[in-house]
Amino acid sequence: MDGGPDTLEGDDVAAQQLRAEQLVVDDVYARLDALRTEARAQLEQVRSTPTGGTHQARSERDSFATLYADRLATYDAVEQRLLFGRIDVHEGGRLVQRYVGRIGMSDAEHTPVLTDWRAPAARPFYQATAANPAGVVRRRHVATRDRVVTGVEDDVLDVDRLDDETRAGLSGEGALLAALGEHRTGRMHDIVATIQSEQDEIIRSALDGVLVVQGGPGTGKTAVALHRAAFLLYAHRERLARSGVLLVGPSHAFLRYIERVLPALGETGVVSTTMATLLPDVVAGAHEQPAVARVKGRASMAGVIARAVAARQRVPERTQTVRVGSHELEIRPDDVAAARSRARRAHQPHNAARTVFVRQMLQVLARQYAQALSSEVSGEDMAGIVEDVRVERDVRVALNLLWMPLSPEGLLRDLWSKPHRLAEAAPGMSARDRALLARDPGAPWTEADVPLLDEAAELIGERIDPERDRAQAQAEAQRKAEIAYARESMQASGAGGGMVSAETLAARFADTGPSLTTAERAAADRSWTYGHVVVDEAQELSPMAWRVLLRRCPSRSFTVVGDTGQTSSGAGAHRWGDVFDPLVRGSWRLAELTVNYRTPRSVMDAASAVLAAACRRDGVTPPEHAIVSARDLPGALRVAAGSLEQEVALARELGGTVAVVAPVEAVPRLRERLNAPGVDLTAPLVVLDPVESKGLEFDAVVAIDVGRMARGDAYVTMTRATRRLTLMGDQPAGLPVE
Ligand SMILES: Nc1ncnc2c1ncn2[C@@H]1O[C@H](COP(=O)(O)OP(=O)(O)OP(=O)(O)O)[C@@H](O)[C@H]1O
Repeated sequence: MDGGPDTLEGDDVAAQQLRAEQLVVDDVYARLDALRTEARAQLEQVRSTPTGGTHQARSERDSFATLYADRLATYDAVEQRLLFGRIDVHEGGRLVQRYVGRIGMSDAEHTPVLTDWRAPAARPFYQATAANPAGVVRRRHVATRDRVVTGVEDDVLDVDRLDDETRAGLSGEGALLAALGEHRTGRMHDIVATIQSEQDEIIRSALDGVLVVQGGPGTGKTAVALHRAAFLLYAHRERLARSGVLLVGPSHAFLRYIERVLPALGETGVVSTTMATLLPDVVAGAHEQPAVARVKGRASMAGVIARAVAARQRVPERTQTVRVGSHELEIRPDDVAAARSRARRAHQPHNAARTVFVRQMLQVLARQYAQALSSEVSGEDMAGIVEDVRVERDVRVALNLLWMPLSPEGLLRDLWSKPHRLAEAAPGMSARDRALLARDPGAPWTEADVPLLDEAAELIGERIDPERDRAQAQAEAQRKAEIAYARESMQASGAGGGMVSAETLAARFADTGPSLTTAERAAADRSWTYGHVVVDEAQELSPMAWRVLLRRCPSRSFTVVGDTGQTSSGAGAHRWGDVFDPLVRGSWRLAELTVNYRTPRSVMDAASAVLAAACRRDGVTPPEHAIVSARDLPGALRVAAGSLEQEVALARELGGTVAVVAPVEAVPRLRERLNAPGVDLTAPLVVLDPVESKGLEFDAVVAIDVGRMARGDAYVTMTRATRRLTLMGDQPAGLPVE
């Protein structure tokens, strides 16, 4: 059939299709340019308005400047692959063509020309299948580069309803396979053009409640979590833009790896962090032994912290005396117990309740002092006497020892460095576990300390600083007034349905303080509560870490993605029910992803076999669901024949990125040997330990001594490659024999 008339005809049809789509793409970009010009002109006009006038006039001007600047930023962010799909769908008795893109746009006459991928009307683009076409006759993927149509790919969903002309114009082998075959760059890309139907279900799932997404390696959990964040911000902007969305990832390298995805989807209102950096003032960079992390992560540690705080609210065994002037006053156990009960009844955090305790004790002591002075005391005199007692150093020291002002860091440092403190707070803990927790008072914090510091901060409350409290109250009142004003002016002008909220505007342009977005303010504030929280690699989080995150989102609106087969933290989860039943029984739901879009089939099958063997060895149940790979490549799994240098050179011949993954203790030596320092994912070669490689992917991976790795680490290491996995050194048990 080489070069026959049929082929020529096919080529002509394909060229015709490209030309037809190019006309549509030209129109859509022309509209984008017009909107850009309009926004730029509006921005210039606002900026050229004189800057004088009242504070409110300035605030209004700045609000609009931000609005237009944000619009411009969005238009710039969607420049590449603005339009990527089309559906031909039967609606109301006729066949409608609808184009799908990164944002929605209408022409000057308000006729829609492009449907936002998140809008309900775009849903059939992702959901329609041959078994359930939902009126869609054809789905077309339109590939573009720099505004030029480079290809069209068709899925026919309802062949019977296809007319002859359309049938002749069908083309394409599959946009998904083309996307999967691309070289990796060290940065994650959005998958907006090729979201699969099981993924789309999750992305558009309801906002409320805890949605847990379990999926094997490469099933798109990270991609789905990020697209869901963008979808939720689109569908629930009013609710979420004000409170923000928190994204928790496993490492900074991972956050850098994904950082371009949300802006490319037009979203900037997301705070991304790791558990180690969640607290604004705490640097938790030290490594923790898994056995220690396991103890620190137990839910029972909440009780330990609570007892440690309560132990700082003491009742003395015997009466003590304090000297005020020339008189001795008594601090009696009964009086202290009564003052403590009263302070505890106030249900305030420790530092705030301390004020109640001290006030009560001062009254008791002042009455004794008045009696000692044996004078008749009027109400006014009494205030003076309380003051006389309060300023006495002896009294201050004695009351401090009974109800010490605390800081979370001080409390935890004492617990770890003073065995009697830990014994007092953790009477039920074994001596072995207590010994595991012991360390020097100057030791740096670890990630496992963060939830405990947060728990302590919750019970202790703010540090005592009256000056700062006054300043904060003033700033808050000012901010509220500005938000109210920004909201009014946005409503009056009909603006603000899009990218910014009144709060964002008010905060950025407040005369006092720095210009901060909602996301920036949220990140700097420990007590901020978010509208939604997304957690990736969620299997690694301990019960104590979950308590922290639940506090960050009282509405309990979560997207949690992870794989219990990949757990490597000592405190992590092996069953989702173990995590969420105790915390949110009845209000969590499970969704599953089953297709691996990263790892070639032969490699995935080998990784699954190794995981199953390791589960048998460790006496745990292997994962129930087999993961199916979307594609395979010949020679994807290789057992090394040459030296490390030779194997790395071979891997590099594939093009794209290469990672050497090895047990943590071998990493420094290998980095030196291969001259690949640091974790720069855009470098052609990186050396990582299994935990650092979590969530990442590379064209080729050279895995060293997988046989010596823990179960989860081995599985993670074996599933990072998109093209080839080379195994060197100790081989894992369970590898299928060739
Ligand atoms: N629908 C899709 N279209 C194109 N590419 C996809 C799709 N779904 C996932 N991918 C690609 O598959 C790869 C794996 O996705 P992702 O990292 O989100 O998986 P994961 O489940 O988080 O993996 P892991 O748990 O192993 O870290 C990425 O390169 C992603 O872009």
